[in-house]
Amino acid sequence: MQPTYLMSTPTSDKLRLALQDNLQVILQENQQLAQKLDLAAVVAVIPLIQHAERIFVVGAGRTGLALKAAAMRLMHLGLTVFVVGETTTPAIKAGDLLLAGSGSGTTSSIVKAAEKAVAAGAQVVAISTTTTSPLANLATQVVVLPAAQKQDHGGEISKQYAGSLFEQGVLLLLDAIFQTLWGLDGTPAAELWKRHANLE
Ligand SMILES: O=C([C@H](O)CO)[C@H](O)[C@H](O)COP(=O)(O)O
Repeated sequence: MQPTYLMSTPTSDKLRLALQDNLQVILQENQQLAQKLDLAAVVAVIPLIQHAERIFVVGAGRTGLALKAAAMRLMHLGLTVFVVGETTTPAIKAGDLLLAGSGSGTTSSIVKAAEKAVAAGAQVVAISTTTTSPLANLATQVVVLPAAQKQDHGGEISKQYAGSLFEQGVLLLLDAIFQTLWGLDGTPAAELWKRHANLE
């Protein structure tokens, strides 16, 4: 049995309009999210990244994918970055920074990773939708993206499915942090590119 949305046959014009509308919704929601961002909290993250001996990133599902994308850019900048859960990721220790993303702030593997990082003496930066969560309680610095959580199905905060807006926001925020760090660093793009994976 096909889902009902596949049984009807909308014209390509209707599909084009629907796609345009949805792109507009996504772009507007991200624009509004950026305007609500507490930039002072983001500014506070910059020295934590700059002064960390090593940076570990962690996030589950799509949030984790956004963190992984950011890890590549931090690597391009010449920082030592590890993705939690990868086979070769070493132990975290004092002087390191855990960059943890979780819209809900309750995803158990992420909270556990933050607990272990704190116990090891590392600092934790949390990117989340709230300052009142088990993850936020463990963080040195919380950056709040006031987007919907993955189980906010009411559509009041975002028309997009589940935590999509948060996950997009994480990627945009971390790209903005990368651009800012790169601006401070000043290394030409061609030099950064020499660090890009040459076995891909
Ligand atoms: O993959 C996800 C899901 O599709 C929600 O939109 C989430 O990113 C994943 O479940 C992690 O959730 P949070 O820790 O609450 O970000």
